[in-house]
Amino acid sequence: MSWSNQPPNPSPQRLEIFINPASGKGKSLQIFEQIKPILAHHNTAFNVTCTRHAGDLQNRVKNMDLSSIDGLVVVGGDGSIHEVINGLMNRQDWEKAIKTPLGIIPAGTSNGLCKTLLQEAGETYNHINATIAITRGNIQPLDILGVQQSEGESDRFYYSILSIAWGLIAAVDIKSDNLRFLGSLKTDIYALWEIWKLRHYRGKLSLITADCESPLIIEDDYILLWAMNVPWAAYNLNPAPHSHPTDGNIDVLLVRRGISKFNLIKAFLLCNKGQHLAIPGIEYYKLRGFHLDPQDGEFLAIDGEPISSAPIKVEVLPNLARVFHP
Ligand SMILES: Nc1ncnc2c1ncn2[C@@H]1O[C@H](COP(=O)(O)OP(=O)(O)OP(=O)(O)O)[C@@H](O)[C@H]1O
Repeated sequence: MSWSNQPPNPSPQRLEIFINPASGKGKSLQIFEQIKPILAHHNTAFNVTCTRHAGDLQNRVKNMDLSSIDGLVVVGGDGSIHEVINGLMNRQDWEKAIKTPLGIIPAGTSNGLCKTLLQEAGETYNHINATIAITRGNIQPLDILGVQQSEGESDRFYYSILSIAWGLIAAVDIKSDNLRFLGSLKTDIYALWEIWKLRHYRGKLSLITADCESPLIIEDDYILLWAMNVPWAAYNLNPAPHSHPTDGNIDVLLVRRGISKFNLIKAFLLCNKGQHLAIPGIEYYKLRGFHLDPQDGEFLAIDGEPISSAPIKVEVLPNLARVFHP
């Protein structure tokens, strides 16, 4: 059968939609009202729930019946998708549950995953195109990053769809969280502030490269580590231009103590077009995994959400999840 003769994928018949009213500038409900006619046009039935507090979405996804739906849709940002993925991975039937197709209507501050999927398909980033992508019913795999954190006697597990940040980027994510109403401006303001009063973070890193022969171990003073599962960390930030959501790699940006503030600001400004890699002091690695032992006790975040700054082991779980794609 030739491509042109192939039947189109059917639109999803039934979706479970979660709206995070706290995402971004608080416009998720308005955005949902705008996309509802597109779903109606495709005769897609849906059930809608507004999340009530942080963690609510993860709990609901962990306990809900997935048997009668064709997909889970989030009207929110990357932190909301993070909750969905962690809810699915913490179910008894996680191996089946994680294959539930996920749709993302961008209503958060950053929306890096949604930007990645639309950009890869050559589509303009906006909530209308993101909705049309869902109604087409095309599904693609998505790598996930598995994170094991050891603290004292206990181990915790997290799953990431976007990024793991330590040092400056995590400080920006965490400290600017209460300024969400400013949109992406909050990131710009805090990034410039963190660069101005530049500090470094002591840590030990083991980088496991694609050939996996022997890890590269570096103990040093770092400004930042930014480990990306996808190329776009936000709709306007492209820190990992060589990344692909299904390449089985983690793309890691490292900056060590010694880089000038001028070069750091230049890198930050060029990062919106992914043109920062040639700046002296910016290191870029493609990895299968890494271990980080942060020795300064501060600023570690997964998908923009803070976690305790204890040692982590990170590995790629290739093609584990499923997303609707344009
Ligand atoms: N009803 C709610 N009230 C308050 N916080 C909530 C509620 N529902 C979810 N949350 C929390 O809101 C936080 C932010 O959500 P989300 O990531 O969707 O938006 P964002 O941070 O603006 O976007 P992005 O992550 O793309 O920058 C998440 O940590 C989530 O757990």
